[in-house]
Amino acid sequence: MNRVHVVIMGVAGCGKSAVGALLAARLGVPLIEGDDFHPAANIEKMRQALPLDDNDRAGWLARLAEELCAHPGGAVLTCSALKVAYRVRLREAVPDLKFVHLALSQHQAMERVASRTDHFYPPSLVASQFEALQDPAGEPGVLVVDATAHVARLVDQAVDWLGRAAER
Ligand SMILES: Nc1ncnc2c1ncn2[C@@H]1O[C@H](COP(=O)(O)OP(=O)(O)OP(=O)(O)O)[C@@H](O)[C@H]1O
Ligand SMILES: O=C(O)[C@H](O)[C@@H](O)[C@H](O)[C@H](O)CO
Repeated sequence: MNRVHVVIMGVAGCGKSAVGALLAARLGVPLIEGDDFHPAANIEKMRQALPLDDNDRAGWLARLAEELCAHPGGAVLTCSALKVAYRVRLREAVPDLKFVHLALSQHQAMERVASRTDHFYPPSLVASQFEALQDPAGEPGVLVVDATAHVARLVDQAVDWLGRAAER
């Protein structure tokens, strides 16, 4: 599958990194890890248990849009992309951009984030992710999957869906 650009999106702990890495390998395209492009001030803010706001995310999204454009052969991007406006911003860079939403409950996200010991993101911020989340279901180029399925199964679902979309 050539030139596929797909964002693995969702709240903290939904599995973006785990699914994104395997999907990129399956598709043979680079992985752009969205968290690596947050300015240091954003990471510090989250570390201090303060939620990011639209201003904090604006420069980051612009940076991610640039990064997508820098990979014309296709890429998998992990990015929370919680709000409609954020997804619109990324679609400006790649008009046919696809999004796979790893959907899970707040309780499940909390359990996963709380059980991680090697990550900067504090469990106390999980509720704010759900407050910010605007469900992408129904937007063009969006697949919603159950993030509690096995990672391999989620990757299979994404690959099948992307393959069908490429045939159209
Ligand atoms: N499908 C899955 N089933 C069970 N556990 C999973 C699944 N996907 C991810 N996990 C586990 O859940 C935790 C969160 O996953 P991961 O770090 O990939 O999420 P994330 O969305 O990238 O989170 P963040 O955005 O906060 O970095 C990890 O401990 C990971 O091993
Ligand atoms: O938009 C945001 O609030 C952030 O991107 C967060 O979602 C975190 O960075 C991420 O989930 C932790 O890895």
